[in-house]
Amino acid sequence: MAASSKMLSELGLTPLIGADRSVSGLSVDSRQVKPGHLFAALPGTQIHGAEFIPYALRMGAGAVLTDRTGEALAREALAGTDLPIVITEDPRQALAFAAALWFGHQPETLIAVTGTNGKTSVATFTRQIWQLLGYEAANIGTTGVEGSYSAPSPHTTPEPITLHRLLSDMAGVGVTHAAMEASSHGLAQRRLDGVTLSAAAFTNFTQDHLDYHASFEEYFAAKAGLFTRVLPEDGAAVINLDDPKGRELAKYVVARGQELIGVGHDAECEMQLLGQRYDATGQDVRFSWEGWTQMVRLPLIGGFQAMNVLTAAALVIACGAEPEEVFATLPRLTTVRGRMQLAASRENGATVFVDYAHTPDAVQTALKALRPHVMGRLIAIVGAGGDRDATKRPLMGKAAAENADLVIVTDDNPRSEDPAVIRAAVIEGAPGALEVGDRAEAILRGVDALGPGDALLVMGKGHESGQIIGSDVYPFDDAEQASVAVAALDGKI
Ligand SMILES: CC(=O)N[C@H]1[C@@H](OP(=O)(O)OP(=O)(O)OC[C@H]2O[C@@H](n3ccc(=O)[nH]c3=O)[C@H](O)[C@@H]2O)O[C@H](CO)[C@@H](O)[C@@H]1O[C@H](C)C(=O)N[C@@H](C)C(=O)N[C@H](CCC(=O)O)C(=O)O
Ligand SMILES: Nc1ncnc2c1ncn2[C@@H]1O[C@H](COP(=O)(O)OP(=O)(O)OP(=O)(O)O)[C@@H](O)[C@H]1O
Ligand SMILES: N[C@H](CCC[C@H](N)C(=O)O)C(=O)O
Ligand SMILES: [Mg+2]
Repeated sequence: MAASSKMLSELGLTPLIGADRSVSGLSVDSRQVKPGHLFAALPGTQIHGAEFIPYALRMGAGAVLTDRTGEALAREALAGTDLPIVITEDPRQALAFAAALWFGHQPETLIAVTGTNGKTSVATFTRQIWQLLGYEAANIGTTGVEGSYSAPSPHTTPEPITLHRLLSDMAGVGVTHAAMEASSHGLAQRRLDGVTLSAAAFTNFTQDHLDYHASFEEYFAAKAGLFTRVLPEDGAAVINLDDPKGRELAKYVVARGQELIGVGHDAECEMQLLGQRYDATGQDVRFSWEGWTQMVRLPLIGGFQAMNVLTAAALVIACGAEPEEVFATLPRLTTVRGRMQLAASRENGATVFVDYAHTPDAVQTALKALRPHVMGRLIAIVGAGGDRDATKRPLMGKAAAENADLVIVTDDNPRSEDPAVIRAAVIEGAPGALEVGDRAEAILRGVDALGPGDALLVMGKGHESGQIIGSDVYPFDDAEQASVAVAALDGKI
C-alpha cells in the first residue's frame, strides 16, 4: 500500500456510525484483511460480503464499508466496539474512489476502451502509437500489462485496489500514458470509477457474457457506463458509428457535452474509413481524418484491424498528439499477440493464423476477415469454453461452418464441464464438422489438410498459455503447437 495510514475522510468516506479514524489499508476479501484495514463488504453474485464482517474483525479490521443490505449485519458485528461503519448506496464505487485516493498517482494520460470485441487490440495499438511517438506508455488488459511496464494481470480490468496500486507504480517509474480495457464485469462492478480518463472508446456490441449479465440490455448498460459515468464531461469519446449501439451511445455522449469523435464508414465520421485492399502480408487502408484523405500500409491481417487502428489513432489525437505524426507511426504497428497472428507457414505456402475469437460474432468476423488475404481454402478450428455462456456454442459452430471450407471442432478450456457435451453443442451449429477433442491433434489435422495457398485459422485461445481442464491448467500455446505441427509435417523434426 502506498501510504501507511489515512483518515476515512481523506478517502472520501464519512461514517454513518462511529467517528472518522485512520485505516491502514483496504481489503475486499475478509481473508486478506490486515490489522487496521477498512474492510469493504460488497454485495456479490454468490453472497453478500457483509456475511464475512465477523471474520474480517477477527483479522483486525478497523472499519467497515458496506451498503444498506449489509448494514444490519455490520451493526450486529460491530456492536460494542467503537469501530466506524460507512454505509453508501454504491460501496463498489466508494471503494474505487477510496483506492484512487489511497494510492494517489496515475499516469497523466489515461484512456479506456470498451466493446464486445477489439478492446485488447485497440488498447495495444494505442500504446504502440504512444511509444512510437516517444512516450513511456503501457496497456493494461487481457494480455497483462505490456509496453514500458510489464506485469501479469489476472483480470481484463483489474479490481480497484490492484488497479490503483498498478497505476501508482507505473506513474512512479515514469509511465505517462496508459490504455486500459474496460470489461463489462469491470464496469458493472465500478472497478474503474476512480481513474481519471482523458478519453474513452467504444468498439462494437454483440453477444457475450450472458452468463453474468441478466440480459443484452443490462450488458449494454454496463458498457454505456464508461461514457455516462466514468468518462468526465471534458473527456473525448471515440465511438464506432457503424454499430447501431455506437449511435445510441453517441446520443448520451452529446447530451453530456463530451467531445464526440465518430469512427466508421459514414461521411459524418471524423475518422472515416474509405477503403481497404488486402494481400498476403497486410492491407492498404484509405481513410480521412476531418476531411483530410490519407493512404497507409498496415502490416496487419484482418479488415477489422483497420477500425481498431483508426480508433486507436483517434484516441491518441484526442489526447493531444498531432494527427500527422500519429498517422506516420501506423505502418510500424505490429500484430497484437494472439490476434490474427501469423503463427507458421508451410513449405507449400499455406499459412496458419492464431486468433482469440471466442464469440459468435468474432468467429464470423475473423474468418470473413482472413478470407481476402487467402487464395486457397480456409480451414477453421473452433471450440467453446466451459463454465461460460452456453448459448453461444451452436452460434459459434454456425459462424465457423458458414465462413470456412472445413471446420474442426475441438476443446477450449472445458473447465468443470464435460468437453464432449460442449463439442456436441458447437457441432449443433456445424453439422459437417470434424470432431477432434484433443487440441494438439486438431491443430495437427488442420495443418495436415493445408494445400498450396490454403490457410488455417485456430480460434479461441489467442495469447493463452494453458488448457484448463477441471481446475488444472495444462501448458498449451496455439502458436507453438502450430509451429510444431508444421515442422513435423514438413519433415523438419
Ligand atoms: C463474476 C465476478 O466478476 N465476480 C467478482 C465479484 O465476486 P462475486 O460477486 O462473485 O463475489 P462473492 O463470491 O459473491 O462474494 C461477495 C464478496 O464477499 C467477499 N468474500 C468472499 C469470501 C470470503 O471468504 N470472504 C470475503 O470477503 C468477496 O471478496 C466479495 O467481495 O466481486 C469480487 C470482488 O470485487 C471479484 O473478485 C470477482 O471477480 C472474480 C474473481 C472473476 O473471476 N471475475 C471475472 C469473471 C471477470 O471479472 N472477468 C472480466 C473479463 C471478462 C471477459 O471479458 O472475458 C475481467 O475484467 O477480467
Ligand atoms: N473491431 C473488431 N470487430 C469485430 N471483431 C473483432 C474486432 N477486433 C477484434 N475482433 C475479434 O475479437 C477477438 C478478440 O479481440 P480482442 O482481444 O482485441 O478483443 P477484446 O474485446 O479484448 O476481448 P476480451 O473480451 O476477451 O477481452 C479477435 O481475436 C478478433 O477475432
Ligand atoms: N476472457 C474470456 C475469454 C475466454 C476465451 C476462451 N479461451 C474460453 O476459455 O472460453 C472468458 O474468460 O470468458
Ligand atoms: Mg481483451
